[in-house]
Amino acid sequence: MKLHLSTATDILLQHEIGITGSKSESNRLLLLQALFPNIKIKNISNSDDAVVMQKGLAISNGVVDIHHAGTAMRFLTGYFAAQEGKSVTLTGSKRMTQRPIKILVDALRDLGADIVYAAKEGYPPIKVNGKKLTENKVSLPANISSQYISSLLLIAPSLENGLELELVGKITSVPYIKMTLALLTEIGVRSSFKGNQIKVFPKTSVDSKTVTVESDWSSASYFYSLVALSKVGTEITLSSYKQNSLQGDSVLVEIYEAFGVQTKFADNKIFLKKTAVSRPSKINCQLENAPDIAQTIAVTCFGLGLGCHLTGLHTLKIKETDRLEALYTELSKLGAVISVTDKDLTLEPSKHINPDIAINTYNDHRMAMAFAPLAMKTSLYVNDAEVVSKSYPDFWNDLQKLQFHIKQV
Ligand SMILES: O=C(O)C1=C[C@@H](OP(=O)(O)O)[C@@H](O)[C@H](O)C1
Ligand SMILES: C=C(OP(=O)(O)O)C(=O)O
Repeated sequence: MKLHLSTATDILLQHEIGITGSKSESNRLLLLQALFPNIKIKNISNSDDAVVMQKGLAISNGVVDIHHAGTAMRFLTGYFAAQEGKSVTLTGSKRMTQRPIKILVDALRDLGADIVYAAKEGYPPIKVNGKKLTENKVSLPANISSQYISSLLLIAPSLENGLELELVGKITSVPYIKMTLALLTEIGVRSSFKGNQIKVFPKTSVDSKTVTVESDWSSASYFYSLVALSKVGTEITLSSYKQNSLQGDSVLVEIYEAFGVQTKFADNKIFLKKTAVSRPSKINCQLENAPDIAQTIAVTCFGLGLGCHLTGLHTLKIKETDRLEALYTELSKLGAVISVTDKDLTLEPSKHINPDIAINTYNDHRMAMAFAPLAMKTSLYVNDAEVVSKSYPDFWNDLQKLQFHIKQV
């Protein structure tokens, strides 16, 4: 599906949008619910990734296709490794078979798991033959993906002696590890995280509990960008957010202040408002703890004509696509002067945006959603726009509520 996006230049957006729960929190809670069935979940994500997670958890034998969902692939690997009597093959999209999983498989094998590579060593598909995991200590590299660590932590309370992890190297995407531990705490599981050591204590059952998932901050980033690119006075309200978020991407609140976006928290909502600010000519951002908002920020800066230097992006090459290459290619088409390495991105300040460019999305939901707010500045096309369903199936409908003109072409 190819979409043409444009907006009336004088629109003053004023609307409330309801985004569903964080896909990261949802997929963690779904796994914990499978281990401890008296957990109830409210405001669960309606993303494809959460849907495939639920389908995967419902299966005992056979093949589970998790499509593009990194969290589902990594979390289900840990889950099935410790499920005695279940045997599943976990597979996914072509891209998923290129996203590494060796660090997690090695760690699980060290704990006693039986996992076999079904195609290429180190990558999905994998056959997981569930068994009782006997060991309770393991060390693993922490600089490639925090999802390997979260996968181990999520099954940790169900292991007879809990789990002790030693994290080797610089720990990446730390807020996601803290999110996992915070959700364990919320259901009554004890843990500690000191330096590079994490300890989780065993738990055989938990008290009945309803956990309400906060809405998704990564999805909120596209509205921050939209407000940043719109006229002073523009307001958008997003429901089901809180000030003390478990999601690292809530750092948007501080980052977007530099672009004139003011955030107010009240009544479980966030109120975004564009205010007049004197902007610096260049923005510097270290995004090691919030990799999923890098694309949004790069496009906001380009739309505002600002230069930026984004660092800590070493994990972007192994996500849904090589996001650094994809940003380089698509922003260049729009007229940006941009350079990327394998861990950072530099954009020069610019004054012109080439109109009616067709943005390729590379099977990456965030490519489609990050570029969409540029329609505030110029009309553009988005190819394969259905990719957004990975995390935010209602994205295009929600943009239409904000008076975006969206036409299928
Ligand atoms: O644990 C999670 O829910 C996630 C962790 C991050 O991945 P990495 O740890 O691989 O950076 C993030 O990019 C991803 O969207 C979701
Ligand atoms: C990287 C992402 O997801 P995952 O790794 O779970 O596929 C994302 O949603 O940006």
